[in-house]
Amino acid sequence: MTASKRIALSSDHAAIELRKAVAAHIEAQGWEVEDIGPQTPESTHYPKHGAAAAQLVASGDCALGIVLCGTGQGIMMAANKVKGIRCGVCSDTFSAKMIRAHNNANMLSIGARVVGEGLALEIVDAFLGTEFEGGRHGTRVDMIMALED
Ligand SMILES: O=C[C@H](O)[C@H](O)[C@H](O)COP(=O)(O)O
Repeated sequence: MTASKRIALSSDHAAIELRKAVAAHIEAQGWEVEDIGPQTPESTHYPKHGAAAAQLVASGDCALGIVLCGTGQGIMMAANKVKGIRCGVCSDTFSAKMIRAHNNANMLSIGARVVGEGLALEIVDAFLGTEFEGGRHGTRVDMIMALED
């Protein structure tokens, strides 16, 4: 399968069950999921899981990534430290659409202690179902990426 249908997925211990629900949900939609764990519920450290998923996206191996932790915040911060990543935390579907449409986000972060499974899956659908609009937003995204240099 091409990278355009492959999604990197990771979490910390706080979001394992929601991550599995997300994986099943998007696999049913035809996405190939690179679920890099963790698989067991022991306490772990979200920076390494966020960075690992982000590296799959930054390398081009996966087109997009979804990361989850308790709030979604820490793992988002870690993912955004990887060059080329634009990751936003979303707790609502409007934001999930807009980080694609206006910010060309290539990763989504969700807090498993913030939103329930039903809303989380709607957020995922909003993110995956929206395309970048380009135009003036492209200029601004280019300005974000120039900050990496
Ligand atoms: O941003 C960080 C995440 O919300 C983590 O999932 C959270 O800090 C983990 O907390 P704990 O180790 O108390 O389960």
